[in-house]
Amino acid sequence: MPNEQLRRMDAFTFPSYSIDFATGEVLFDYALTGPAGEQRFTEVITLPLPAQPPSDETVATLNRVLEVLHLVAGVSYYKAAAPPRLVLPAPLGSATVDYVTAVYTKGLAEYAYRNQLPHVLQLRPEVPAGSPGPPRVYDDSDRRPLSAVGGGKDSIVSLEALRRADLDPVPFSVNPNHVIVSVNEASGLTPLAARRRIDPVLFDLNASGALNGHIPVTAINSLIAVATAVLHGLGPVVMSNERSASDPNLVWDGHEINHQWSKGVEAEGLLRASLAEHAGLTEPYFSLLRSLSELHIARLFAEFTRYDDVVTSCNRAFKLRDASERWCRDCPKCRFVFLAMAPFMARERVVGIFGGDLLADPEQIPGYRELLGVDGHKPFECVGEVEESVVALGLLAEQDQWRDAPVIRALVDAVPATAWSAVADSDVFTPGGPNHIPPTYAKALTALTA
Ligand SMILES: CC(=O)N[C@H]1[C@@H](OP(=O)(O)OP(=O)(O)OC[C@H]2O[C@@H](n3ccc(=O)[nH]c3=O)[C@H](O)[C@@H]2O)O[C@H](CO)[C@@H](O)[C@@H]1O[C@H](C)C(=O)N[C@@H](C)C(=O)N[C@@H](CCC(=O)O)C(=O)O
Ligand SMILES: Nc1ncnc2c1ncn2[C@@H]1O[C@H](COP(=O)(O)OP(=O)(O)OP(=O)(O)O)[C@@H](O)[C@H]1O
Repeated sequence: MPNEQLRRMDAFTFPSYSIDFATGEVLFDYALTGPAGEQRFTEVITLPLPAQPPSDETVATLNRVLEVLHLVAGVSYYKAAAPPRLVLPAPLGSATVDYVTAVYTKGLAEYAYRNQLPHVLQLRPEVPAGSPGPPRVYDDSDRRPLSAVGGGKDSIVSLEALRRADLDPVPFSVNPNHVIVSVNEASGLTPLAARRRIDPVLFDLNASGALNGHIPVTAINSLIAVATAVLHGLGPVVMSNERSASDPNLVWDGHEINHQWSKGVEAEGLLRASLAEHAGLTEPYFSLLRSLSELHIARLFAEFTRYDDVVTSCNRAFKLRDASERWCRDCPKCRFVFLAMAPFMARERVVGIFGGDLLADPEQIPGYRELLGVDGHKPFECVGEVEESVVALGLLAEQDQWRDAPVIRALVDAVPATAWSAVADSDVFTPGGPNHIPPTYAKALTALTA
């Protein structure tokens, strides 16, 4: 479909979805519609099947979760045209309407900002009148947790915290690539995996110049995880989203633009409320690391050496096409994670993990100046706050192994006195802020951080 036709689309709709319990395949149909015609898409998600066929009660709860996932996974296709109308297929309760509204507005805020589409931030779904009817209540709180694994340091820290507390986690990933497979192997735990296939039509539209940009992918992965937990009779989905994920990158047109919105505590609360209301799940989902800074998580990660050869946080290793093997060593996330791990490890260990020494390479200085708040705004990536970078730099400047590294020398001179004094009594190693961690799990975290 020509790009010009896409731009004239008037509405985004959700024609149907279906699940095949013989294969675990879930088909989600979407349509962009307008005066010039219709563009259909089908996303395919394949859930891992349990050994025994699910009971009718489980199927009923699963269907409720899939109804929410159908709506949320539509963002990938909505964004190809950004029509003014979002037309939902069935009645919904208010908590679920709130969640879906937030996913399409706050979750797409970076996309709206970069493409200069302010109407996306004001989008309000059209919801058919009526009520979805009450769900069956399903108390899953005392079952084995499903622990989402993304291949980076954060999910490794959660997995180890849960294991130490004898909570017997099941690792879970969507489309595990070689990094995630290796992390699971290093953990020695038996994982579950789901597959997600984006409609290839979207890639063709992208190639011919359709609107494109960042989407709230954690919201999609989270709901696939919850669906898998329900299908397998497991307990809460445990995420590893940190405190700073809730902080915006910038404010545009009076709206906060946060690259990591669907990792933030607001998204977590809205998703929990939606799952309680629509699917009757009492303890479906939370982030174990919510109260911790990235720097604190990096310090905790340093305790676990068994993942050194496999851990990879660089997003370029997770592209669907042309992915890097592991760390690319030249992006904001590589720069930040190197800076965050370095204070807590021998220099040769961190250089071994990354396959190179970013703090010995003067070409990294401009990127580090952004992370330190000296130039520009916080990059649109999963990186910690400026304060965390300044604290890490201060720790490195005190260590013999790093003091004379070219990047450290240049950065210590670049950071203004005001920034140093602002972090003098920093709380980056003090857990804090709102969270949804249930008491049993809070103990697991305290055991690790105490
Ligand atoms: C890996 C990555 O960063 N991808 C972003 C990148 O996509 P790119 O075109 O370079 O490569 P692919 O990932 O292979 O995607 C190809 C196209 O497919 C579409 N698409 C992909 C995944 C999806 O879930 N929905 C999609 O529509 C899209 O049109 C792609 O162009 O740039 C894209 C455009 O800005 C981003 O949308 C891609 O981001 C992925 C969705 C992704 O997985 N990103 C995570 C690494 C990520 O950003 N994580 C955040 C968490 C943010 C959150 O709130 O959840 C983080 O780590 O901070
Ligand atoms: N493919 C995936 N399948 C399931 N969960 C994922 C996947 N990718 C990321 N996640 C989860 O989404 C959340 C955010 O991902 P993120 O990439 O920030 O974490 P990470 O890989 O654990 O650590 P790091 O921040 O070091 O990359 C984490 O809870 C992570 O476990």
